[in-house]
Amino acid sequence: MRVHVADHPLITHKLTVLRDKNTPSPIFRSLTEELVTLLAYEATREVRTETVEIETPVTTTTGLAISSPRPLVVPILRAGLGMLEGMVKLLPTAEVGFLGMLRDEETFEPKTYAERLPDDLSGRQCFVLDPMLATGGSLGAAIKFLFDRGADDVTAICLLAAPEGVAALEKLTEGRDVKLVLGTVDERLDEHGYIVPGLGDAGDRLYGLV
Ligand SMILES: O=P(O)(O)OC[C@H]1O[C@H](OP(=O)(O)OP(=O)(O)O)[C@H](O)[C@@H]1O
Ligand SMILES: O=c1cc[nH]c(=O)[nH]1
Ligand SMILES: [Mg+2]
Repeated sequence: MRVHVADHPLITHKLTVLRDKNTPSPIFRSLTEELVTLLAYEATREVRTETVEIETPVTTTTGLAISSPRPLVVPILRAGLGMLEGMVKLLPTAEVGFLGMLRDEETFEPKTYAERLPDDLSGRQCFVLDPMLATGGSLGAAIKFLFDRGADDVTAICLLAAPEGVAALEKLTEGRDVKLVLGTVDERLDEHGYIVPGLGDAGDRLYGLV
């Protein structure tokens, strides 16, 4: 697994506002979208392209177009949904698959309650979105889902990660081509499996309590 930690002042600034418990949902949502746009720049560095010929008003030239098969963007519901719009703005030809996962807050095991993905992902570049990588259970299960459908090129984008979650994913993805793009890596997990200092429950901060 290749890990890229952005650690850029604009990203740190926006994360600081996200972390603040007084930041209300509408601002939290727009910052999440802005952050994914910044992280997607690195995450899409190896997006597959093909050479195309075009005519400018002046002459004929060659450029690049995103090639087929189209990339697949997979937000992990709920919280990953907050990153979807920012991502597809940058990758407008992408298709979107959905995974709904809820972490059991006692065992930290993720339960998959919704799945809408193509059956065959061989040859597809996949971009998984989830703002929080805590124990790594949810993202690990999502990546395994994609591997099981034949994906071999997976990039995950998370805003915040715990070192424990990064280590768990390293183990799970050994020998596979997985790229992990992170806004930052926090200190640790607490006894409830929450990222410290973190930002609390991203799903609740985006969409309210359920
Ligand atoms: O790395 P893990 O220990 O698996 O924890 C991280 C997961 O927990 C959160 O989702 P949650 O289960 O709270 O669902 P939600 O998005 O509906 O709030 C978060 O968005 C991740 O999916
Ligand atoms: O810190 C955490 C851990 C799991 N899920 C979240 O939303 N936040
Ligand atoms: Mg949640």
